[in-house]
Amino acid sequence: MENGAAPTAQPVIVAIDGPSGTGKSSTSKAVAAQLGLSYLDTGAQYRAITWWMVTNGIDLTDPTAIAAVAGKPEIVSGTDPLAPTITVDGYDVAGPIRTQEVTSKVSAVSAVPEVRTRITELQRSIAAGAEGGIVVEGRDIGTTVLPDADLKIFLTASPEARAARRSGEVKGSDVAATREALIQRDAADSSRKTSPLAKAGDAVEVDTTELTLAQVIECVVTLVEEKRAGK
Ligand SMILES: Nc1ncnc2c1ncn2[C@@H]1O[C@H](COP(=O)(O)OP(=O)(O)O)[C@@H](O)[C@H]1O
Ligand SMILES: Nc1ccn([C@@H]2O[C@H](COP(=O)(O)OP(=O)(O)O)[C@@H](O)[C@H]2O)c(=O)n1
Repeated sequence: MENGAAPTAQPVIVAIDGPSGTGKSSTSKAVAAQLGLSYLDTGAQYRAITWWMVTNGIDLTDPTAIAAVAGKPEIVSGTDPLAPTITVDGYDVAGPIRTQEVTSKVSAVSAVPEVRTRITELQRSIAAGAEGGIVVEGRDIGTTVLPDADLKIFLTASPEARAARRSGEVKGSDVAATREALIQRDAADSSRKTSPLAKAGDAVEVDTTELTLAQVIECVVTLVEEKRAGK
């Protein structure tokens, strides 16, 4: 190394996939913040396009109607892990995309190939533009969006743990109903034809059922550091 300068860390691309409530968002944000990487929540993008379709009265039982307008909304994601943002046509939708209505409809929209093509292009261009590296979380990042990612993680947890975590976020919510809704959404996301929720062959699987969030974060940070060190 010339001048004895410290080696600059190579930009690293980390893909974190898994079903709902496994800790993807919390882990990805913390890992990105700790390692100085950008962060992209791809679920928020599918939620944003779904919010736009609901708001514009699109018939979400009709894949042809969804496909016909898939290119219309302009979705912009801010990738600072300490303050991620999401807008649709300039409107801040961070709150509206988390409603029960959007959550119950997002799988129907995300299954439409034209929607996936559009959002996948957006995701690839954001990842390519993240000069210092990025953590991208979703369902098909390791398999389809970024198959050449430097590190792929697939998070899992029991349906009971996932439902308890999710209902812990919403005051007065029913764990059994949350569990059923999660299982249904996983089934829809895993069985769709175009880039379903799946573990990439070269992903490291981490079962988070018995782990604290801090333990999961530490595990992923260690895996990234080992990758960077060429181990
Ligand atoms: N290992 C864990 N143990 C306990 N709670 C967790 C764990 N990982 C995440 N959580 C909590 O579970 C909820 C869902 O986590 P989140 O990161 O949003 O999951 P996902 O993005 O996979 O849906 C959040 O309230 C989060 O704080
Ligand atoms: N890469 C991705 C990310 C999300 N999605 C879709 O977007 C939905 C919402 O994703 P999310 O990550 O916000 O869901 P939660 O795990 O936060 O509940 C999923 O149920 C999928 O239908 C997808 O199809 N592909």
